[in-house]
Amino acid sequence: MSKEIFKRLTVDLGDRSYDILVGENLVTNAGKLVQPFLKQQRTFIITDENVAKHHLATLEDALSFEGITSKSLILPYGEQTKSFGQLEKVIDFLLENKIDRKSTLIAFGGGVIGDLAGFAAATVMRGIDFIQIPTTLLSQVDSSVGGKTGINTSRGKNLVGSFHQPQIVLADIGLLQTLPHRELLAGYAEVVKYGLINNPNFFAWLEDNGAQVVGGSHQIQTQAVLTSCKAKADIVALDERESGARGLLNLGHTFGHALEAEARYNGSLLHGEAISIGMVMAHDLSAELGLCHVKDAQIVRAHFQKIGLPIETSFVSSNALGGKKLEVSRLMDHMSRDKKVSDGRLTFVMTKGIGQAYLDNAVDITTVSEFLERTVTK
Ligand SMILES: NC(=O)c1ccc[n+]([C@@H]2O[C@H](COP(=O)([O-])OP(=O)(O)OC[C@H]3O[C@@H](n4cnc5c(N)ncnc54)[C@H](O)[C@@H]3O)[C@@H](O)[C@H]2O)c1
Ligand SMILES: O=C(O)C(=O)C[C@@H](O)[C@H](O)[C@H](O)COP(=O)(O)O
Ligand SMILES: [Zn+2]
Repeated sequence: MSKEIFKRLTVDLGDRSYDILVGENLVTNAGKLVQPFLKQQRTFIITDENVAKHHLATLEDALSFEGITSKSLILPYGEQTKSFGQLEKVIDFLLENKIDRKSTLIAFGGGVIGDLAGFAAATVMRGIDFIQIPTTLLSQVDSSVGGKTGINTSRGKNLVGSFHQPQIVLADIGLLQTLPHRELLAGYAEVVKYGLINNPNFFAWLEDNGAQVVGGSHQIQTQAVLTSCKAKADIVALDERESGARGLLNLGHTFGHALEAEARYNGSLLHGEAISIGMVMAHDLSAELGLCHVKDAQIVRAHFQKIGLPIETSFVSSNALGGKKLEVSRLMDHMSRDKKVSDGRLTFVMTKGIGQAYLDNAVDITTVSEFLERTVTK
């Protein structure tokens, strides 16, 4: 294997356990790395047009070098690809090419491709194996790990999907070189999330090193991806199907997903941008309710702002709504369909301070609505 440098983490899920490899040149060596997981020498690659342009030939050559055949489907890029229409396209492609239950699907792209292709793998022929080769910072630190797959519907984010764990995750840091800066920043929001959930030391490290994560240092990016994947793997191992602790990974997402739905998934508001704003809101609300110090909420706000991420809902109004104000009733309506709603009650991820997030089902909905009235009309 040429210049193989990677670190290995395991997601410990009994007979569904798998490894995450983090390092350089993993795509160049993908044939050798995935070979042990294939039940036949036939793979199907799902990717998008940007990833295909930069990296698809390298992956296809690497597979072919080991005698593994591959057929590739190149989809449009962007959040709107996580849809029923594109899911049908993926399934048609697989069936037309005579996929069978021993075939393996390779999700080669960011979170959009990972979620969509993972869901196709979960459902076609009642489930086939799949491998994640995440190509964005966001997908390397979050979406490729943990087995949440799915698509958006006209009613909101990720409302159709399933849990389907990959066989292996190859997080090739070198791929991030071609990623646009805005996308790196969006991925960085999910990195910070792990510090804010339960790791204040990691947050402190990011205060010092965050600029290098989004600045392109491979060494610092590798460290950030490893720490993030370890944090996610630990939570997923505790609670694979989100009956409790895994809900913490939703920090900022109840607000963030509602903002994304309002922005209509058209590229004007990226997922990471939405949850940057959402995490600031979660800290502000926690501070308003006296659950955490105002100072902590200010530190979080300042961190995201310094790195260049949006922190105000006015970003959504001006970027996605042509200056029109967000409507609180519409945001509340989206939030009422959050997957953390049970018996009509919404569980929020709140915080007692940096690295002290917790699940709170006692937050009064009127309080949230009043908080939004003040926040989104600013
Ligand atoms: N399943 C989960 O646990 C989970 C976790 C977090 C986020 N998500 C989902 O992930 C999605 C967001 O993922 P994302 O931020 O990776 O977005 P994405 O998949 O849309 O990728 C971002 C953009 O970068 C381009 N791109 C990808 N890799 C590239 C590369 N190496 N070089 C150049 N361009 C590249 C893509 O074409 C796209 O335009 C959202 O739908 C979100 O809901 C899922
Ligand atoms: O893996 C998880 O669990 C997460 O919540 C990770 C989130 O970053 C991610 O955006 C996820 O897709 C949200 O899932 P949802 O169930 O809230 O739609
Ligand atoms: Zn997320």
